[in-house]
Amino acid sequence: MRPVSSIFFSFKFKITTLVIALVLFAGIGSGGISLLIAESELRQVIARLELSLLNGAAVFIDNDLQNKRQLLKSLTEEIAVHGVALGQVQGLLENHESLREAFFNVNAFDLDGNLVASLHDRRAKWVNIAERKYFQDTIRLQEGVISAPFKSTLSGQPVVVLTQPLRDNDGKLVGILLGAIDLLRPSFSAQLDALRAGADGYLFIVTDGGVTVHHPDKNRILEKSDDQPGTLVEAALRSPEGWEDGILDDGVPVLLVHKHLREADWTIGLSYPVRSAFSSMLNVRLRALLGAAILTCVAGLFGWAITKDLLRPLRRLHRHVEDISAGRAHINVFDVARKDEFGHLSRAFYALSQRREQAEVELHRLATTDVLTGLNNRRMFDSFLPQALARAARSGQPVGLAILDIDHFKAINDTLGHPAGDQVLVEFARRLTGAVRTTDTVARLAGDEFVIVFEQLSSANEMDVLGEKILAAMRAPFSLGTQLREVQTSVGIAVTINATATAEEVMRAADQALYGVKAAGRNGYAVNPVGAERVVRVR
Ligand SMILES: Nc1nc2c(ncn2[C@@H]2O[C@H](COP(=O)(O)OP(=O)(O)OP(=O)(O)O)[C@@H](O)[C@H]2O)c(=O)[nH]1
Repeated sequence: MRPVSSIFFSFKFKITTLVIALVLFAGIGSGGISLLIAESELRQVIARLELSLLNGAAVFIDNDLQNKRQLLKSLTEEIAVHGVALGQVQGLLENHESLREAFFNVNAFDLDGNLVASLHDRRAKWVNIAERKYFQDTIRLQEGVISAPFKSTLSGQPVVVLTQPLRDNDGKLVGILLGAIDLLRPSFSAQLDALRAGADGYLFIVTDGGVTVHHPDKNRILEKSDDQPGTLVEAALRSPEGWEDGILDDGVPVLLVHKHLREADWTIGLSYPVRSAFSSMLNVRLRALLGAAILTCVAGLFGWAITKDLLRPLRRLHRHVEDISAGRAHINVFDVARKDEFGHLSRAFYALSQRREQAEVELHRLATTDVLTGLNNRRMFDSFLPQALARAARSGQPVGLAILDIDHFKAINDTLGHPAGDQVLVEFARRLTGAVRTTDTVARLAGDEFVIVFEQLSSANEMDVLGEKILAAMRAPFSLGTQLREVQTSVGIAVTINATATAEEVMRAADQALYGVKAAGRNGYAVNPVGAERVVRVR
């Protein structure tokens, strides 16, 4: 089993990682951009939805204020037309039931600011509003205004008041009519609370001066809001109508949608926590992320499977190299017909292996061949003789070894020159090879010394015939340039008569035989069976 670490270094792992990385890159790139575009679109859609909700609320309040204002105005017109005196206004108020529904209270004041009539409490006479800004503004402008929110001295409730100038039938200003709206009264606040966005969004209203007119937390009504930069109220009052996200409301990032009212200097705003407002977007993001993760896993698996399949020829190539190294296959397995890169690589291996094989053959030939004569050299002979003896031991056939030494070769060199000596050696080798069978092995040991290993002999007596054959092959004169020269040789022959003879013993026996021939005057042969006490039959 392969160690786990080797998997990380494998080409397959790297390619698969690359595939996954590319898929991720492409997925995150295209998916991310699409998601960003989709999110931006979705953000706009959600914000526009909230804006339309807010517009609805703004229209509701504007209409409500307008209706109330209109109600007061028609009452003041009725007073003017009928020339109702201030003292009779109380009765007139009490006759208009619709006032009770529209207003928390309706009061009439004379030009000094003294209360002259009160819808809910006809005995309340002590109130004077001459110092109030809305009173002064109404007198000065001679038209109705909406006051800033304040705590009513009559009811103790947070209120805003709508005013209308009161005139007699000559059109002369005689006082003001004032309708109070209780900011806590369900008819005003409950409907706004009901219009809130989602579970945790809410509507609020602030005056241009930053005083809260409406808020789900009733304790905040009449509070002057913190209008520090970055706060909700500051953003609602200072930025252009519309929406923006990332505004902090009590530390929570919210989507703020806001709009200035038509009928009053109020801004209505909607605060909606970003997390809830864009929760559908978060869902989309989560699903996209999940989709990308699944896609990456699938791509990874596919990448792995495809890479494994693509790299199969490489594994086969690797197996071939191992088989060839172990001697289980021949380099021919590299000679494939595939047209792809693996085919090119395999054939390149084949060509390389062929060249290496040829070089090895050539190297072996050079290492085992005598350069001058082309015969086997000493090195070849040294490894060959023990193998021949082993073969003979197995077959039970005798092995013969002849050692040959050209007689007086030095004299040939000395008289005819070294090149002529070489010629003699080459011709001697040629005749020797021609004189023996193809199963016999001829080698040149050194100088003018040659050997022949005779195998597959039918009997030891055959060596006599062979010795004679060698001498006979050398009898014809050697042609050296323009002249002919007699060349003779002495041949010492050893023949194995037992299967356990070693190469040294055989060599020694052949040497002894050669010595015997030399001692007997050269140009002859002698046969010496391995293990015999002395050379026999010198011829
Ligand atoms: N031309 C030639 N001469 C060689 C080569 N190798 C060895 N010789 C010479 O062969 C001669 C061998 O001489 P020996 O075998 O010692 O003497 P010999 O004259 O043959 O004497 P006997 O063997 O006793 O008959 C030496 O003179 C070597 O220099 C070779 O490759 N070419």
